[in-house]
Amino acid sequence: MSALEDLITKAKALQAEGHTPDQISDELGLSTETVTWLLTQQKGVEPPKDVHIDWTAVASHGTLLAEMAMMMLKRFLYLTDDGSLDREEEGAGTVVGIAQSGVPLATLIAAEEGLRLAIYLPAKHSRSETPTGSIWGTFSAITGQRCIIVDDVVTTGATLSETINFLRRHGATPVAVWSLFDKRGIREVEGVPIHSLFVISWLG
Ligand SMILES: O=P(O)(O)OC[C@H]1O[C@H](OP(=O)(O)OP(=O)(O)O)[C@H](O)[C@@H]1O
Repeated sequence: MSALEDLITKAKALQAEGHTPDQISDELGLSTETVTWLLTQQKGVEPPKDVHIDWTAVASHGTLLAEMAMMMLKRFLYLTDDGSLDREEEGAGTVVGIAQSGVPLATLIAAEEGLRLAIYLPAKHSRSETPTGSIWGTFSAITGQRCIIVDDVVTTGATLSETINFLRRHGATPVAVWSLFDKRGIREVEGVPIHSLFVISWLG
């Protein structure tokens, strides 16, 4: 089965389970437009320009995942080495993982550096009638903390914007974002620099 056929099968299986196109879009890390195309594949309709990143081969093994997290950390440390790091980004005391996929990466980085670990649950994962973002109470609070935000993928940047605004409203200072993959090719969001390991760019 090709990667595309695999995606179509996954999208249709999620739809059969009762998921909406928006939910399938979140689940597969694709735009809603792409999900609609996967589900219908209307004749004559070109597939939307989108990219699906499947890093399951790394994420599904503890050792490989830890090595990926250490690559994120080292990318930051090497920035320090060559002097291109904004000094304000140094001295962060808390790593904030964005649920869900950012959490294991944030945990591994916090453990390696001996930092506090906070977890942000985005509004889209909230089950309340009026969905709102929140910091998971079991882990570190963020008020007064200088924070590094960790996530796996930047698609539109909406989740990062939401996280940064939430942290600021609650008295924290987000100083940097570390992500594995940046599908937007942006250098900053809400004035906070993004350091990604891999940046996906469209040619033409
Ligand atoms: O830049 P954006 O358009 O906001 O999209 C990026 C977000 O979407 C994914 O999370 P998702 O909600 O799919 O949950 P997951 O972490 O469980 O995969 C990803 O992990 C980011 O958090």
